[in-house]
Amino acid sequence: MKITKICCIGAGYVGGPTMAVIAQKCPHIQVTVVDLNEQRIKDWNDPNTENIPIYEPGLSEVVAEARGRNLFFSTNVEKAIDDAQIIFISVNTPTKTYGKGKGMAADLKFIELCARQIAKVSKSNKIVVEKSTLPVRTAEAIKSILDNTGNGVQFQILSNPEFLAEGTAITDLLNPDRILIGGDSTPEGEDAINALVDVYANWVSKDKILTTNVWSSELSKLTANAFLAQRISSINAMSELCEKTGADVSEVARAIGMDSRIGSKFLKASVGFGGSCFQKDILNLVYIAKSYGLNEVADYWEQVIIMNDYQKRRFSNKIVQTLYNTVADKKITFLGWAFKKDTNDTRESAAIYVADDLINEQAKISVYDPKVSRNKILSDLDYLQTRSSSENNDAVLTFDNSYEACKGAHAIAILTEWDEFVKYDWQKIYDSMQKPAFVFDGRNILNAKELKSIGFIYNGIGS
Ligand SMILES: NC(=O)C1=CN([C@@H]2O[C@H](COP(=O)(O)OP(=O)(O)OC[C@H]3O[C@@H](n4cnc5c(N)ncnc54)[C@H](O)[C@@H]3O)[C@@H](O)[C@H]2O)C=CC1
Ligand SMILES: O=C(O)[C@H]1O[C@H](OP(=O)(O)OP(=O)(O)OC[C@H]2O[C@@H](n3ccc(=O)[nH]c3=O)[C@H](O)[C@@H]2O)[C@H](O)[C@@H](O)[C@@H]1O
Repeated sequence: MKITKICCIGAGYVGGPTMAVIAQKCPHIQVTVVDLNEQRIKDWNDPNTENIPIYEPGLSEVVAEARGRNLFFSTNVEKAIDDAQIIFISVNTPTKTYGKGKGMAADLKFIELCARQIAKVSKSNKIVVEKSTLPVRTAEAIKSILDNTGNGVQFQILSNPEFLAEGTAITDLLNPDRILIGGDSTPEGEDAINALVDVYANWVSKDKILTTNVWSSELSKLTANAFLAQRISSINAMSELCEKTGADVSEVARAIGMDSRIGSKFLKASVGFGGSCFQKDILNLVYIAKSYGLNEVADYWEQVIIMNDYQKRRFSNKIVQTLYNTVADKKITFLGWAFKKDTNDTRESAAIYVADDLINEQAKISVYDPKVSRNKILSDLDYLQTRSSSENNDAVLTFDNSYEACKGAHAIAILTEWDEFVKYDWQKIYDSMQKPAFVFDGRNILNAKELKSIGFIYNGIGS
């Protein structure tokens, strides 16, 4: 089957960049990204591609090249579905906040809505691709909805999870470690798999395109995220032991990372991992394991989350303890709010939880992040429902200039590893602060020796 029209439901962090790259690499395919969120679509269509709703290095250039040529952003969901041969579902699958599985299971209501809409609208055979991260065996539910509520047309369901990381989405999409496609082993299933393989083969070599059955593909995505997050919790667990014993976690990470069986990536101790997916996907994995009665499996993976929550709390406790057991009315400056550098995404960022703890201790928080707005910071805090919006508003100051943010501070906490923080004039910052001047480097990015020689009391993670 020759693919000429693709639709993607969900113009978020995955749908937007993924489809932009498909459109860039496949000029012969018309790619339409649809979303219910009118503002988001309006922003994707902003004439100035610097204003698109997602900040990702290299993304605005890709959008500038393809948009209007073969890449379109629209709110007309039904038309895009009806026109397309392949429909990617790339909507959010957050942790459930109600009912059975609350706080653990993935909320699949957006996925089900998509399936029902595809079934209602489709007048020709379609390939439906799960791009969202889903619990294993979701394809079964999607198939049941499509087959029972559709117009008699044929649907093939593929699982094609996305492995991009934010901040490096474009390079990850252009040079993926692998593309994973799960589908049925029937002749129709194989045709569908081949059609999607051919799309990716426009820029990815075939030996990197892995095909499996649907359940392996769905479960591989949850497994990959669980393994990645587990490495961070493992090194973070060692970071506390390092602090007690005089070992240095960066040296330990380097030493173990040189073992080719362990590998050097994803061993950076930190204030704790954030992002929209690690926690959600592991909780989901734990829930699935429990639902099959696999309690030991569930407990094993849950520990990754418990360790991560502990690491965030440990960081805020350390600030309070070090500042003579009180931060009441003290100015604590956060450099960084995003969950990692090179993104404006703040979902589950450690900064939110550290700020919340410190506000409970009546600290005054000043925040500078090069890509995150005051509104976003306040809405992240309000979402926790720890206190009223007006109390959050009073407790947090935000700055467009980092030097201003640091002026008069009792302590600086590094929450995101933005490159610019390393290059600052730390002497100038020191001179403008209250003394003693404390730095809590939640990312171990600053030069500890240099800061100590300036006069800072420097605290890193795991040393
Ligand atoms: N953010 C990331 O880096 C990665 C996310 N994923 C997975 O991809 C999925 C999407 O994640 P994000 O893009 O981050 O989410 P997002 O929240 O940024 O975007 C989802 C979009 O879907 C739209 N939407 C929801 N229901 C809809 C419907 N019925 N019709 C039309 N639009 C609808 C929402 O308005 C929203 O704009 C999740 O399952 C996530 O786990 C996978 C890999 C990486
Ligand atoms: O499913 C997803 O959403 C994605 O989740 C992660 O990507 P992402 O969350 O965007 O970013 P990561 O680079 O994985 O970082 C996650 C968090 O871990 C932290 N981290 C990462 C690496 C490390 O060594 N130490 C560490 O604390 C980061 O600062 C960040 O807060 C995975 O890396 C992607 O492969 C996956 O597609």
